[in-house]
Amino acid sequence: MLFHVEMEVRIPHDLPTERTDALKQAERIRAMELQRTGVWRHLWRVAGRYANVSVLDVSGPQELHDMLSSLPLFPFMEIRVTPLCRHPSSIHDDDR
Ligand SMILES: O=C(O)C[C@H]1C=CC(=O)O1
Repeated sequence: MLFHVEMEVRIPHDLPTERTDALKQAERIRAMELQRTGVWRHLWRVAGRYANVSVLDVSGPQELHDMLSSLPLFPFMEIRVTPLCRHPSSIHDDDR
Protein backbone atom coordinates (compact mmCIF):
# COMPACT_ATOMS: atom_id res chain seq x y z
CA MET A 1 0.00 0.00 0.00
CA LEU A 2 1.42 3.37 -1.04
CA PHE A 3 1.42 6.51 1.08
CA HIS A 4 2.45 10.03 0.18
CA VAL A 5 4.23 11.38 3.25
CA GLU A 6 5.44 14.91 3.83
CA MET A 7 7.91 15.35 6.67
CA GLU A 8 8.83 18.77 7.99
CA VAL A 9 11.79 18.75 10.33
CA ARG A 10 11.93 21.23 13.22
CA ILE A 11 14.94 20.65 15.42
CA PRO A 12 14.99 22.96 18.44
CA HIS A 13 17.73 25.59 18.18
CA ASP A 14 18.94 24.80 21.68
CA LEU A 15 19.61 21.11 20.95
CA PRO A 16 23.40 20.60 21.22
CA THR A 17 25.13 20.48 17.83
CA GLU A 18 26.67 17.05 18.52
CA ARG A 19 23.21 15.61 19.30
CA THR A 20 21.73 17.21 16.17
CA ASP A 21 24.55 15.90 13.98
CA ALA A 22 24.21 12.38 15.46
CA LEU A 23 20.43 12.37 14.87
CA LYS A 24 20.85 13.53 11.26
CA GLN A 25 23.50 10.89 10.61
CA ALA A 26 21.35 8.12 12.14
CA GLU A 27 18.36 9.32 10.12
CA ARG A 28 20.38 9.31 6.92
CA ILE A 29 21.57 5.72 7.50
CA ARG A 30 18.02 4.53 8.29
CA ALA A 31 16.51 6.34 5.29
CA MET A 32 19.09 4.75 2.98
CA GLU A 33 18.41 1.28 4.45
CA LEU A 34 14.66 1.66 3.93
CA GLN A 35 15.22 2.82 0.35
CA ARG A 36 17.35 -0.25 -0.34
CA THR A 37 14.60 -2.56 0.99
CA GLY A 38 12.04 -0.85 -1.29
CA VAL A 39 9.89 0.48 1.56
CA TRP A 40 10.95 4.10 0.96
CA ARG A 41 10.26 4.32 -2.78
CA HIS A 42 10.81 8.03 -3.33
CA LEU A 43 12.57 10.68 -1.30
CA TRP A 44 12.59 14.26 -2.48
CA ARG A 45 13.77 17.42 -0.80
CA VAL A 46 11.19 20.21 -0.83
CA ALA A 47 13.08 23.15 -2.29
CA GLY A 48 13.75 25.88 0.22
CA ARG A 49 12.51 23.97 3.28
CA TYR A 50 13.91 21.40 5.72
CA ALA A 51 11.21 19.04 4.51
CA ASN A 52 10.81 16.08 2.22
CA VAL A 53 8.13 14.48 0.11
CA SER A 54 8.26 10.72 0.13
CA VAL A 55 6.36 7.75 -1.24
CA LEU A 56 6.41 4.78 1.11
CA ASP A 57 5.34 1.23 0.23
CA VAL A 58 4.12 -0.63 3.33
CA SER A 59 1.44 -3.20 4.23
CA GLY A 60 -0.84 -0.60 5.82
CA PRO A 61 -1.24 2.24 8.33
CA GLN A 62 0.20 0.28 11.27
CA GLU A 63 3.45 -0.54 9.47
CA LEU A 64 3.63 3.05 8.26
CA HIS A 65 3.22 4.37 11.78
CA ASP A 66 5.77 1.91 13.19
CA MET A 67 8.26 2.88 10.48
CA LEU A 68 7.78 6.64 10.84
CA SER A 69 7.83 6.61 14.62
CA SER A 70 11.09 4.64 14.63
CA LEU A 71 12.93 7.30 12.61
CA PRO A 72 15.61 9.06 14.68
CA LEU A 73 14.23 12.50 13.77
CA PHE A 74 10.59 11.51 14.43
CA PRO A 75 10.33 13.54 17.68
CA PHE A 76 11.21 16.65 15.65
CA MET A 77 9.01 16.06 12.62
CA GLU A 78 5.62 17.27 11.60
CA ILE A 79 4.23 14.56 9.34
CA ARG A 80 1.33 14.59 6.93
CA VAL A 81 0.16 11.31 5.39
CA THR A 82 -1.99 10.80 2.31
CA PRO A 83 -2.99 7.27 1.21
CA LEU A 84 -2.55 6.64 -2.50
CA CYS A 85 -4.26 4.29 -4.91
CA ARG A 86 -3.72 3.44 -8.50
CA HIS A 87 -4.65 6.03 -11.11
CA PRO A 88 -6.60 4.45 -14.01
CA SER A 89 -4.40 6.24 -16.55
CA SER A 90 -1.10 5.22 -15.00
CA ILE A 91 1.20 3.28 -17.32
CA HIS A 92 3.36 2.02 -14.42
CA ASP A 93 2.61 -1.56 -13.34
CA ASP A 94 4.13 -1.01 -9.89
CA ASP A 95 1.77 1.88 -9.01
CA ARG A 96 -0.24 -0.06 -6.47
O1 LIG B 1 16.23 15.38 5.62
C1 LIG B 1 15.03 15.09 5.80
O2 LIG B 1 14.16 15.41 5.01
C2 LIG B 1 14.62 14.31 7.04
C3 LIG B 1 14.95 12.88 6.95
C4 LIG B 1 14.38 12.10 5.87
C5 LIG B 1 15.34 11.40 5.26
C6 LIG B 1 16.56 11.76 5.82
O3 LIG B 1 17.68 11.34 5.51
O4 LIG B 1 16.36 12.68 6.78
